[in-house]
Amino acid sequence: MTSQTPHVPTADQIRRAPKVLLHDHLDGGLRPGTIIEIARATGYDGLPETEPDKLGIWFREAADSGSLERYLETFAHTCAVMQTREALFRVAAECAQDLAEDGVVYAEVRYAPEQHLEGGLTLEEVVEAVNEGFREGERRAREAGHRIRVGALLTAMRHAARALEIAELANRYRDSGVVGFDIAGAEAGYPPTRHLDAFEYLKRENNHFTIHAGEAFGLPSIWQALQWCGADRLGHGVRIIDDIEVGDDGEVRLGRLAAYVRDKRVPLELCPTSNLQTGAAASYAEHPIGLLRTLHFRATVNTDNRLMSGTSMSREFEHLVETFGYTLDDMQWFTVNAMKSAFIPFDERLAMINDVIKPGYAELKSEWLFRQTATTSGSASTAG
Ligand SMILES: O=c1[nH]cnc2c1ncn2[C@@H]1O[C@H](CO)[C@@H](O)[C@H]1O
Ligand SMILES: [Zn+2]
Repeated sequence: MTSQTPHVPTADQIRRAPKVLLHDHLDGGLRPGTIIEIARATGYDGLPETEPDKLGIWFREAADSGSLERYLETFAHTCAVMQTREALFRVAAECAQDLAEDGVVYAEVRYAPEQHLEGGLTLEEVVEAVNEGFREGERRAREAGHRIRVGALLTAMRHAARALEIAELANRYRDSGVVGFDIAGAEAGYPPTRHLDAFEYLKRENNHFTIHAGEAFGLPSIWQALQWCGADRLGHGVRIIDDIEVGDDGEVRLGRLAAYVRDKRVPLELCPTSNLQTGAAASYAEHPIGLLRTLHFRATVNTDNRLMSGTSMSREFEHLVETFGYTLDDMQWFTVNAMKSAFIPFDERLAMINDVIKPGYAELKSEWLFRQTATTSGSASTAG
C-alpha cells in the first residue's frame, strides 16, 4: 500500500472533516417534515405533498427542470411557511443544527428578508428572529458535541426594487449576526447594475457583498458584478469557464476577465449539484470546478439549496471525490479557500484555519497509519 491511497477520504471521513459553507439559502434548506408541520399550524394548504419523504422528492424533481426560473418557483412553498417569528426561528435553528451535524464549522447562510413580510413582520423582526434561531441552533449543536458558527447574509431580490433598503438593513445589523449582503433571483434580464445604489452604499460603509452572477447568464453578468458593482465574491461564477480556452494540445488560455478573476483571487461560490439542475453544467465530470481547481482559481464548494438539490456539504464532496479522485488535501484546499473568503474579521478567519481546519484535516490524514497497523498484522510476508 502506498501512502497516497489512504488520503482519498471515505464517506465517513468526508462527513467528519471540517467544512466551510459560503453559499446556502435558508429558504432552500428546510427539513421537509418542518415544512409540513408549519403548514399545518399556519393553515397553508398549497403543499403538493403532505408526507415528508414524498415532499422531499417533489422538491428535488421540481427543481430538476434545467431552467433557473422554474427552479426558483419551488421557493413559493418554503417562503409560505416562513412568515412568522416562530417559524423563522425554528427554520434557522434547524439549519444551524443540520449543518453542524454534517461537519460544517463555519457557514454564511442567506435569505431575502423582503420575502418574509406576509404575516405582518417588519424587516427588523425577520432579521432578529433568524439571528436568534441561528444562536439557538449553535447552542443545540454544541450540546450535541458539534461546533459551528453561522453568520447571515441578507439577500435582495434582483427583480424587485428594495436593494438599497436591504443593504441598509444589512449594515444596521453588521455587528449583530449579519456579515454581508447578496442579490439573487432570475439572472437573465436583471443585471446587477440595476442595484448600483445599494452596492455603492455598501462600499461607502466598508461593508461586504457577494452577487449571484455567471450562473444562468454568462460573462457580461460576471463582468458587471465585479467591475461595475465591486462584488467581493461571485455567487456561482461558474460561467467564467466561457473565458477559458483549452487547446487540443492541452494548453490553457485565459481571457482578460478569467485572468482577472484568478489573479485577484476572486472567490467563486461554486454549487455543483445546483448547476446540474438548472442546466449550468451537464454532469459532475464536465463541471468546470475540475478545471478551475487545476488552474488555481479561488474555488469553493457549496450547497446552494440543500432541500431542492437533496444535498449537503458532505454529499457535494462525495460527488467530487468520486468524479475527480480528490483527496483530503484537495478537500482542505477548498475549505481553506472558503475560510479565507468569508466575511468575518481576518483574525477570526485565520484562527479558524489554523486552530480548527488544519488540525481537523491533520487528524483525518493520520487515521490511515493506525488502520494499516491493524490490517497488516499477521501478514508480514507481503512486505518487501
Ligand atoms: O441558485 C440560485 N440563483 C439565483 N437565485 C436563487 C438561487 N437559489 C435561490 N435563489 C433565490 O434566493 C432567494 C433568497 O434565498 C430564494 O427565495 C430564491 O428565490
Ligand atoms: Zn444561490
